[in-house]
Amino acid sequence: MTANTPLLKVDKAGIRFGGLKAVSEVNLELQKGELVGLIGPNGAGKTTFFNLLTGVYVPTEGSISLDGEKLNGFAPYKITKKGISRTFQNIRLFSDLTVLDNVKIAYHSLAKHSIISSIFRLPSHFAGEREMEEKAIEFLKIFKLDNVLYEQAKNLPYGQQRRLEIARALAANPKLLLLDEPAAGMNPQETDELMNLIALIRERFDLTILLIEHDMNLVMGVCERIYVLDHGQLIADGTPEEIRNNPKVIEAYLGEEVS
Ligand SMILES: Nc1ncnc2c1ncn2[C@@H]1O[C@H](COP(=O)(O)OP(=O)(O)OP(=O)(O)O)[C@@H](O)[C@H]1O
Repeated sequence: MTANTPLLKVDKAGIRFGGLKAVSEVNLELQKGELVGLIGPNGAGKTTFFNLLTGVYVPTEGSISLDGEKLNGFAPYKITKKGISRTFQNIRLFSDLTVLDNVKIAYHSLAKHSIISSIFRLPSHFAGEREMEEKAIEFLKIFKLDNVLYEQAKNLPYGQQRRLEIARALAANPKLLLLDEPAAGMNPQETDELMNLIALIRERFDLTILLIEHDMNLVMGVCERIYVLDHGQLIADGTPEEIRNNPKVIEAYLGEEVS
């Protein structure tokens, strides 16, 4: 990797489902540290694109590289290890587990202590476990979830569940965080808090973030650049101002609120 290698490079990537080109010939680059939006009308292919980036689907065309390494064909767990984490449009937490355990599970996937030490419960296992718990609690403080550590995830109010999902994705220590409609179902105050949280975690964790969102205030408010998908194809990319005034984008939304 050279100094100019983008963190993420998507080169003419796409996928077909039978006759449907759900995503087609998408070119997209993210530089390290950027916060970029991905928007588009319903069914434009945004979630499918995230599924390509995370190995849920293997591209039927083009390539996807992280830090210069090609990811095509890697299983989702391997892509997480390489440094891409995500949240989902419909929250996916371990709902019967506590807030703390939801984050510890993500740490476990990266834990250094060995399986042997866990099975035989050697001292190194307990040291690892304790360290992990302390880290998880410290971490949950950032998300203002340290007062509900032992609550089952399913009992949290919706806004807190969303925050926990982001916390869990971040616990895997990603380079690139993909957020799929993080403000869906939130009230305006929760959305405002979420905007601040996204800006904060980007700084604090030295992250690059790609964000799918229908809430245009949020996208335009926090993103430096925006890509627009329509019918599986990129129709525009640019600054929020450029996107807001782009006739193709306005046409694609056909009366949907863009500003
Ligand atoms: N596994 C699949 N098999 C067949 N078609 C699929 C599959 N996954 C997605 N599609 C189709 O691909 C297209 C893009 O869907 P996708 O969910 O990615 O859109 P989206 O932009 O995320 O939409 P929304 O904003 O409504 O969530 C849709 O026509 C969808 O029906």
